[in-house]
Amino acid sequence: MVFKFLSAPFSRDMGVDLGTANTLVYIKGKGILIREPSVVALKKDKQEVLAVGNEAKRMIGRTPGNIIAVRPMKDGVIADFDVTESMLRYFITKAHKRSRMVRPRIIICVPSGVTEVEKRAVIDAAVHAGAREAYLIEEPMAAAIGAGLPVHEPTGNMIVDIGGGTTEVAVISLGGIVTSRSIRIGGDDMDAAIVQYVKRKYNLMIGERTAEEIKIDIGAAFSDDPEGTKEIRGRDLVSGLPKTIEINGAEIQSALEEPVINIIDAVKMTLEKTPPELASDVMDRGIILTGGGALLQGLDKLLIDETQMPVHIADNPLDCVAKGTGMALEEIDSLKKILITPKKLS
Ligand SMILES: Nc1ncnc2c1ncn2[C@@H]1O[C@H](COP(=O)(O)OP(=O)(O)OP(=O)(O)O)[C@@H](O)[C@H]1O
Repeated sequence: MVFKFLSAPFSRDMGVDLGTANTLVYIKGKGILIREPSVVALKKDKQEVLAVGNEAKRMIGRTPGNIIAVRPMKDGVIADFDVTESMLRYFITKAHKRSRMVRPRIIICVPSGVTEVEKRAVIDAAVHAGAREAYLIEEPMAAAIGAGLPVHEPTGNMIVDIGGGTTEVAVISLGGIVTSRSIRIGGDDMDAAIVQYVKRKYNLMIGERTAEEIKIDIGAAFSDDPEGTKEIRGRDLVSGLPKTIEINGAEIQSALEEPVINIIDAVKMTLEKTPPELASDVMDRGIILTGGGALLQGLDKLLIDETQMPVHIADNPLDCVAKGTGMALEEIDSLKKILITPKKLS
C-alpha cells in the first residue's frame, strides 16, 4: 500500500514593506511582485472587505455612505489592526496566485522608533494573516541594504528614508544602527500642508489625492525659480459649489516649508549625535536618500545647502526598503542578528 503525504502547497518566503502609503511585497527568488497602495475599502456596517490596494485607492473620497476606504497604517504603524490583517492576508494570497493554503515565512519592516507593543502588533497581524513565522527589520536598515550600502563594513553610512508617514534617519556601521532618529512626518504631512494652504488662501476644500498630485507635479522643497502652475478643482467653502483655481509652484514651496524643515532638522540632529569618525565617512560617501519623499523636487539640493554634505538619491528610491527586506530574506539565517524575532520582544 502506498501512503501519500499531503503537504501545504509550496510557500515562498516574503519580504513586506508595509508602508503608510504603499505596500510592496518581495518574493524570495523572484523580486518585488506587488506594489499597491495601503488602502482597504470596506462595508461600513458589516466590516466586509470589498477591495484592497489599487482598486481601493480609486475609491478614496468617492465612496457612497455605506462604503469606507481606510488606510490602516498611520505614521508607519498599525492604526487599525483588523484591517491591516485583512490587507496582509490579501497580499499574501495574491503573491501566491490566490492559493489560500500557504504559510510563508515573512519579514516585515517597521520604523526604528516604534514601541515594543507596536512591533508585537505587526508580528501578530502577519501571523493571523497566515505567516508561518514573522520577523521584523528596522526600516532604515532595510533601506540601506536595498540602496546597496555596505552596511556590514566598519564605515559610516547615512540613510534618510522619507516615506508617507515617517522619516527615518540613521547612521549604520558594522551591521548595526549607531545613531538614528525617526519622526512621524513624511509625504502625508506634505499633502496635509497643501490641503491646509489651499483652504486658508482660497477657501477651497481639496482631497488628499489632489494634494498629492499637486505635490508630485509642481511641489518643491527648494528652487530659485519655482515654475509650473496647476489647475485644481475642489469645493468652495463659501458657496459650497465646485470651483477651479490655478496654483503655482512658489505657493506650494511655501506650503511645504514646515514638513520640509522638520525633515532637515531630523537629519541635522542625527549628524550632531554621530561619532566623529563615522561623520567623516558620511562626509566622504554622502547622505543617501530613499523613500518616495526623496523624489520631492529640490530636497537633495536643500539638504546639501543645510548640511554641507554630499547628498545622493538612491536608484528607485520607492523600492529600496522592499528590496532590502527581500535581500535580508535571501539571507534570513545569517542575518538573524539584524532581524527582530518575536523572542527578542519583551
Ligand atoms: N515624485 C514625488 N515627489 C514627491 N513625493 C513623492 C513622489 N513620489 C512619491 N512621493 C511620496 O512618497 C510617499 C510614499 O513613499 P513610500 O512608498 O516610500 O512610503 P511608505 O513606505 O508607504 O511610508 P512609510 O515608510 O512612512 O510607512 C507618498 O507620500 C508619496 O506622495
